[in-house]
Amino acid sequence: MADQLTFPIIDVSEIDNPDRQLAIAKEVTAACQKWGFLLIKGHPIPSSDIDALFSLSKAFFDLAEDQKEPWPINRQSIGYVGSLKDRARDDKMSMWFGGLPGSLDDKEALPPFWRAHSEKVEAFKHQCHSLVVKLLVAFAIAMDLPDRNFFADAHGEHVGDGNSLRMLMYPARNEPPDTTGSRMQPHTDSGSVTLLFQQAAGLEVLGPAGEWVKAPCIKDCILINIGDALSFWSGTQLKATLHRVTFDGLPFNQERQSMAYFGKANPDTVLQPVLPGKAMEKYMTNGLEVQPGITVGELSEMIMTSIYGSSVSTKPQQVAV
Ligand SMILES: O=C(O)CCC(=O)C(=O)O
Ligand SMILES: [Fe+2]
Repeated sequence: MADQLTFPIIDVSEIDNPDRQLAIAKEVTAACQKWGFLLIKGHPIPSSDIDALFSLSKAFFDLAEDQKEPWPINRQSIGYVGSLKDRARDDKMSMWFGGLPGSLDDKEALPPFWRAHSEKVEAFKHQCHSLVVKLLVAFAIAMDLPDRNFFADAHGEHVGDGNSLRMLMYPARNEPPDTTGSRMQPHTDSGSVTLLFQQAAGLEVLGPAGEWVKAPCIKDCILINIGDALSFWSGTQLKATLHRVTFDGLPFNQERQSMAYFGKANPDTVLQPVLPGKAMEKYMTNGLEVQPGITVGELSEMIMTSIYGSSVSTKPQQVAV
């Protein structure tokens, strides 16, 4: 058994084996209770698919800005956000692939580079969704909920606004950018489960002892973390943990690529916390208190409004920190 301050790394290769399922579900859930983060190995997404997308992502981000900037992130969370161009002026670039399956057929929304690759991206999102569902089943099993599909059933892939894949590039520079900014501001994710694919270390996670801890980057492992909606819904049994990328953890002259898949519950899902037996403390996110009975759609609207203000028309659906 790992000691309390060792970053959890869990082998999930036998998660579908009925003899091993409960034990693995408990390990994964315990890590999400303590850390809100873990690395999984033995997952079902082929490394060749991950590598292929990382290569495409690198080729895209290396293009001149005029091949990317004319396709800014839209209401469906499809499009590009350039470096130093987001609210926090972070030195990172993002390419978002949001929306329901099939939404990437709208080629106009995509920078031309991606138009020949949209099926590959859709297929990857589908694999990510299946893995998120497996994890959601594991949480319900470990929490001994009467229905093991309790969380999973609220995550229909073809319902609501869809789920987002975000490709990220933290560029290497010859000199530090002339801002006091960061690489990525500390934040929690807003949805249910995030799968994070990393090509290099650099992400820091607020560990259980209240100290920033460097998340390990291990070949063929996926980093998993819990978002606010599922944390609240689980009665805070599962933690939504702050994470960030800084210039100390990732110096200006080092490049880093990552990809985050944000698994969200369907917007009409009512978040009535599954209470672990004791009264739940106030749940705060982005300085806002979340009240039981809120829907996933209302929660994400509330978070987006606190971040972007009240002009709904220009806000993407996903928190674009
Ligand atoms: O690049 C990373 O490792 C972090 C990405 C992240 O936290 C996010 O996109 O929400
Ligand atoms: Fe995040």
